[in-house]
Amino acid sequence: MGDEFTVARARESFLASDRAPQVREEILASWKRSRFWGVAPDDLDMPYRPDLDFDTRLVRAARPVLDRLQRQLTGTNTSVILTDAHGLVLDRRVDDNGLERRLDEISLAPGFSYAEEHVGTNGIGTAIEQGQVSCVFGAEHFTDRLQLMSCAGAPIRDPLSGRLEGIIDLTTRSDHANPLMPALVQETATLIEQRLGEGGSERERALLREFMATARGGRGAIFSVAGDLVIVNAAAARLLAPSDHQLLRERADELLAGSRDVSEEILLSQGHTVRLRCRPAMGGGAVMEIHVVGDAPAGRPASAPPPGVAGGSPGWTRVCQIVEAACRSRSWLLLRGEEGVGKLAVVRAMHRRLNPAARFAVFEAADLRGDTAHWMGRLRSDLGAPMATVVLRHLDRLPAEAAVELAGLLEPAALRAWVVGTVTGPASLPHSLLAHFAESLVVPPLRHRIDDVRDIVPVLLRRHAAHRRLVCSPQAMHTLLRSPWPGNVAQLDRVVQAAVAARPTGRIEPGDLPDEAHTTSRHVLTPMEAIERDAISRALDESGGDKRKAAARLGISRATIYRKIRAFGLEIRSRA
Ligand SMILES: Nc1ncnc2c1ncn2[C@@H]1O[C@H](COP(=O)(O)OP(=O)(O)OP(=O)(O)O)[C@@H](O)[C@H]1O
Repeated sequence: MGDEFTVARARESFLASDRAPQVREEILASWKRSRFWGVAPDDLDMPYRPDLDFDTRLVRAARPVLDRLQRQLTGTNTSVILTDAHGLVLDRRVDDNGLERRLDEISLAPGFSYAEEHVGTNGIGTAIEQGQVSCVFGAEHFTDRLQLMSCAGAPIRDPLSGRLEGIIDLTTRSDHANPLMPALVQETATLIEQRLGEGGSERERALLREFMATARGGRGAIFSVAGDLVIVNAAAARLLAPSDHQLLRERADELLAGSRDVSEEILLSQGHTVRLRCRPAMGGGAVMEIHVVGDAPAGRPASAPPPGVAGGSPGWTRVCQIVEAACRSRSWLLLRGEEGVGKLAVVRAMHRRLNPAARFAVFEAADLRGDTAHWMGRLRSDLGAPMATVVLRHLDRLPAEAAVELAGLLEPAALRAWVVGTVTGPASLPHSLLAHFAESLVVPPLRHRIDDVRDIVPVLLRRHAAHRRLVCSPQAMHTLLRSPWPGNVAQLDRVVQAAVAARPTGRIEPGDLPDEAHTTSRHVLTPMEAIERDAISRALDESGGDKRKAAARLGISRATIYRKIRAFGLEIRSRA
């Protein structure tokens, strides 16, 4: 807690100029988010949900804990608030009339949302965003109307799945704030989590029963999952790489959204094609039987990404495997993908791993304007170099008049180089060029394999701060994981460089990240959610921002599109 006057001055300076050096880092990061959400500092305007379910599993687990805490806090002028994972108030305990009136005035009452995106910096919303205990004292609040209050909020997680279930918060007037509030709120969260866990162990037992029943009847691989708990038999343990677990969890979530038995074929990271039979398990999990229907293609090894390009997601692993197999067999490859996804990087890294002594040459198609003779001359020479790799970058930017000449150069059978083309935009290539590439592969955008951020950031830190001890804090990583990364790894690279400049050694905190890294969604999106968000965003663009038309285009209801727009922060993106 800083000196109240200093903090108030820092807030004024932030509101006027975005600079506030004399304030705690987590508060500065939260102010930046509040500004990004478009929260008005001089107003309080949050949604009210009268239809909220006030008898959830969380509320039932928390009730006896709150009863006891309320008794302990009698006479301390401190209120106890329970919210769901979105900051919607589910329960409020207060026995001082003055404080009760004050809470009503600021709508800190059941049914109202105290999410940061509506209210700005506060103990509840900021604890949700940071994923840890958050204390906000007086002037640290973003809005004027909360300046006289102090609060401490702690996340409550499901001990089985680790998922955020809600927030327990203590709120009081600033002159009654007690330094023990953070400790008390953390202890209360732990007690509620224990009670949630008692219900959870029944879930574990239910999943184990389902797994045993399936294992008795079948001979194949079995993968069962409920929240964070995974049970596999020996056959599944042999078949599945760690990166497949995430893929199967996502498939289970999606396949069981309609809560019925389903079956589909998927490709595992080791190259096996398998048929999944998936059915819901008692207690909310899923049991999958996995049957191999196609072996890993010969010559498609399942090695780790080559040095310099990190990422263990199924999508990225598959890209590395296919690029490696193509490089070994010298089969020409066309890589498609958004800007900055790593098309050039993966080819360069594979070349270095497999043919380090040979020539690696990159030809930028957009440079092929005016005098083409020099460009074509160099290309002709590199195409003849033994074991060389030649990358024809951004073929979609190739001037039309140069396409015929380039296609002619690629013709002779005597070429010795391995050729890879890259394409960034949607433009289609002339058939004369396309015909040269035996295989075409889409490199997924970073938001569709968001877990790769965890692996890529340390590589970028080593690249930009080679001889320094510099790590990324869990909070900063959490922020990075929630960004949609429209500019993909290239954008992440810029963000890491800015953070390295702000914090040359030690631990990078959220406040060290530039503003563009704070354009986050409310939680880390699964790859499926990211794909869904892209579809909605595209439909909105194509409908000129008209939500009704976009909903019709997607075949979903208006209520659903409004809910999704809000959940994915798409409105927020358009405000930025
Ligand atoms: N998996 C990765 N691990 C570490 N760095 C990566 C990874 N993927 C990409 N990069 C880095 O991100 C930046 C952009 O990658 P790259 O130039 O390969 O993208 P691209 O898909 O070819 O982009 P464009 O289509 O815009 O040309 C580079 O600095 C590259 O080194």
